[in-house]
Amino acid sequence: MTVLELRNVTKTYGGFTAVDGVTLEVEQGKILSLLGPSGCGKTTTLRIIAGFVSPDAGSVRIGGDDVGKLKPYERNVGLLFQDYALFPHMTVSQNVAYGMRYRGTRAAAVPSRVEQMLSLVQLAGMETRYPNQLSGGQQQRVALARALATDPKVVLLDEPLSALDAKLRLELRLELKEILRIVGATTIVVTHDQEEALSLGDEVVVMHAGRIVQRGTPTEIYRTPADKFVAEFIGRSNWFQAVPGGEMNQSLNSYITEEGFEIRARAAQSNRSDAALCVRPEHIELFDGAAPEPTHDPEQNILAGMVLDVAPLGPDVHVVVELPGKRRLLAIRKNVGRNPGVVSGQPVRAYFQASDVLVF
Ligand SMILES: Nc1ncnc2c1ncn2[C@@H]1O[C@H](COP(=O)(O)OP(=O)(O)OP(=O)(O)O)[C@@H](O)[C@H]1O
Repeated sequence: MTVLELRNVTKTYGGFTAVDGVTLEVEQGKILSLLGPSGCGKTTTLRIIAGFVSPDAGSVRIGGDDVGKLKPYERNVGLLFQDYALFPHMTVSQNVAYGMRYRGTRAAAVPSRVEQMLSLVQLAGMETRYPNQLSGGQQQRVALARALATDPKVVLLDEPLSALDAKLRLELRLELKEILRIVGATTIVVTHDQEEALSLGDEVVVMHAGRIVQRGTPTEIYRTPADKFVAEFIGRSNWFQAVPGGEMNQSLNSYITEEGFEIRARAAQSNRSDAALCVRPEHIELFDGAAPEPTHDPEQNILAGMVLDVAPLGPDVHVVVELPGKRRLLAIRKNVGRNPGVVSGQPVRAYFQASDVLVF
């Protein structure tokens, strides 16, 4: 069942279009991440749903009803916004109870609901504290409890974890996901943090210049990006500018890069005279460049170079390979075993499959 529906929503400021014909549906109980670079219109979209910004055109429906004429507090949405802080003069309990006053919750039902919410966010026992007596993470949990207390049809989260340090952010991310699942909240979360968007969302919507450029599961967005923008924006990649060098057999195509390398891609031949080839660093395998070269598999690309840098970054090792023409290639391998054959200054061969080359 569709709970939230945006149809052709547009918002301009002066001559600038911040949100450009956004159409979006969110199903009951699903978490949708809105992801995109700064200024792409994420927050404006969220504010339009919440009722803080009125669109120039288009409609917003919540639970099937057009909410265009309703005030924010009449919309049955739960908000956790960056700048929507706790009330400093109210206790934890009062903060959580705040929204219920406007939503017609019976006064007698409020204390038990507050208790239920605080136990959900693991803050039972902190009812009488004031926000300045809480850590940043605890404050965000209270804000989440406040957002969920009215049992809203839609929950809107804008950069909910951005104020926290990296470790806490990760912990709270898992907790947030679990809590949203427990209450079955239909949620839109706005973040500019890719990892957060990909880990929280059942689906991810990528925005660029006010428009939706792709919607898909986190895996679809990463593995089959709709265009060059999405491929560049999500994850790391190595890019080659190339011209088609001919079809080898059905859907195995050869390209010649501007540096003169031949790269084969198992993808539809680009009609354009120039193509952008993308290879994710985790798809590149590295082998000792001094060892004899094995028989060449037509599905495999091999580029020979020198290891320029080896950086062990916790679970991963980032290896920069310098190819002829000073062209650099990033390969990421797991930080396990002894990583034979990868030593700075030594010759190396980089392998990647034709099926792992994306063509735009
Ligand atoms: N009240 C306003 N007046 C004029 N321009 C605005 C206003 N609000 C937003 N904009 C502009 O609209 C564009 C989209 O802003 P928005 O806040 O939605 O982006 P965002 O994707 O959330 O970015 P960020 O990740 O930086 O928060 C930006 O270029 C912004 O400057």
